[in-house]
Amino acid sequence: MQATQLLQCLPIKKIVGTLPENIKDIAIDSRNVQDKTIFICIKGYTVDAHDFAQQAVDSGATILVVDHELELTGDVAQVIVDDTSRALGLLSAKFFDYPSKDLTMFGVTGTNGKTSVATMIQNILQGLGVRSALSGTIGFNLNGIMYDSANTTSDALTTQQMIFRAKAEGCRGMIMEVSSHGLVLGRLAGVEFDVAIFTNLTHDHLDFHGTMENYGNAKGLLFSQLGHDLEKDKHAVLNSDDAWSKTYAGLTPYPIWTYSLHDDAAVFQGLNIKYHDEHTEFDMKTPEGTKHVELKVLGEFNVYNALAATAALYCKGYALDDIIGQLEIMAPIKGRMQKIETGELPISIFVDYAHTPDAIEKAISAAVPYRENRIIFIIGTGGNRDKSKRPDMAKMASTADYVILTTDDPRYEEYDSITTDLEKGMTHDNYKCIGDRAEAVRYAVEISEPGDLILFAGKGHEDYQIIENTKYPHSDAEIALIAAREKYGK
Ligand SMILES: CC(=O)N[C@H]1[C@@H](OP(=O)(O)OP(=O)(O)OC[C@H]2O[C@@H](n3ccc(=O)[nH]c3=O)[C@H](O)[C@@H]2O)O[C@H](CO)[C@@H](O)[C@@H]1O[C@H](C)C(=O)N[C@@H](C)C(=O)N[C@H](CCC(=O)O)C(=O)O
Ligand SMILES: Nc1ncnc2c1ncn2[C@@H]1O[C@H](COP(=O)(O)OP(=O)(O)OP(=O)(O)O)[C@@H](O)[C@H]1O
Repeated sequence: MQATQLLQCLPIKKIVGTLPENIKDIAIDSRNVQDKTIFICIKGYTVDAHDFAQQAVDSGATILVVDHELELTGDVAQVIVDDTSRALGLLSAKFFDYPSKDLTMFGVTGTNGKTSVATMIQNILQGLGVRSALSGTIGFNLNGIMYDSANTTSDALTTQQMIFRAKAEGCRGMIMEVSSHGLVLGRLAGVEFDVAIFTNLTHDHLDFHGTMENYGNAKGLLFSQLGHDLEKDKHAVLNSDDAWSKTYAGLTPYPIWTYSLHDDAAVFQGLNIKYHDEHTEFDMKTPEGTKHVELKVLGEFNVYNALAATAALYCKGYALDDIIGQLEIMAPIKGRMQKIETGELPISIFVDYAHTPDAIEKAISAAVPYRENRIIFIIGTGGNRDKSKRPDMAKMASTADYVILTTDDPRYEEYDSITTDLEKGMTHDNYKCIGDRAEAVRYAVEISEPGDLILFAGKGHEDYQIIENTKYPHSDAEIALIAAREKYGK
């Protein structure tokens, strides 16, 4: 690409050195720089990439985007701007030629349910023969192949690269999980969403946002960033059982499609929910009358998620019967109220990803219809992240008969520091703190009795634990099954 053409999108303060005619690649990590690359120096939370500028030049960078002039050797032009992070968004979108314009883009935001709703939308589209990609907490799913990703919403460069790859591989749709961090940090700059979907907003991430108000306003950026061009076929899908939906409706001029369990005025409403061992059934009130739906996913929260996914596709013209037909054949989502096959064992085991107070409340109430005896609930929380939610998590966990407080990804934090914070919220004495998660899982099985239901929350689909900065293999379900077979001799 021509360097001068690419740089037209930037307010440049000064250029030091001579610009090359063309550049071939764009990078934000000095370790990924190759010949003729434009390298953007980002000041991170851990390091400042301006310190790696020389390394980038030595690897072939011919343009650096910097916020001050650097002493460097080599044939390189320095483009000086005020804010390199903002420049990254502008340059990434331009370098890949604004690929989101050519796809139907779905953005899903909210504290809980993003992965579930995004997965449902992707499954429905794929089932209807519409090739689509998904990016989020579980990775980047492109044509059935899952690529790892470090974040729920990746940095602006990776985001544009993923959309570009989806387009190049023939996708017509892409579903993105949109985190509040992603919105505030500009990781979605230049992404033209067609449908913005909101699940719910409850306590999380206050280490980053400070207050719920800031957190809620951050999520609102997805709706304000839909823009105001009414010639475009854009839509907002909002959960009318969450008060923030009113605020978000006010941020966009596009049609609002509401869904709810409790609001009779909502466009889509779930009614008469019945919980069965392997499926959930309900009546869906729609603009085309009431439809009966049977899902293979469990729990009330998944009825919300199915309503959100239905509204998101219906507003783009997909036929209701096609959407519901695909929802009904969709397999359970990994690690989201997932019932583990226990064969002859006299206990049941569920694995879930709940790691916020609200999700814990929802997960335990989702388990209630399946209990024969007690609910034993295991909950951990991450180290070095929002500590203020910990007592509220345990308060919600107290609705289970017996609770084991443990860790999730302890990172650099001591086990005791995590479990002591959690313990502050317990409202009964039927609990035990066991910092080592594998030990906590075995303890849950050890104290179980026939008919008990053990619900492991917080790790969901993850098959590892992050201790310090290393990922160690860990699976709640595997450890529990080994311990249970030993205990019950089956
Ligand atoms: C706090 C935070 O958001 N950190 C993100 C940030 O990391 P950082 O600021 O520490 O980056 P850094 O290591 O200082 O590097 C700065 C720059 O130097 C460059 N570098 C670095 C080393 C080197 O040798 N050469 C080099 O050029 C890096 O490529 C980067 O451009 O930039 C990284 C690359 O984009 C992100 O992966 C990382 O997310 C971390 C993993 C994270 O945990 N973030 C959380 C807070 C987060 O964003 N979560 C949300 C919400 C999740 C949810 O809803 O539950 C998410 O969207 O994931
Ligand atoms: N609509 C919902 N309302 C409340 N809780 C939900 C909802 N959907 C899922 N949950 C709970 O949240 C957990 C995580 O679900 P999911 O992964 O879909 O959310 P997420 O928003 O992607 O989470 P994260 O951002 O942490 O990855 C589930 O295991 C379940 O306990």
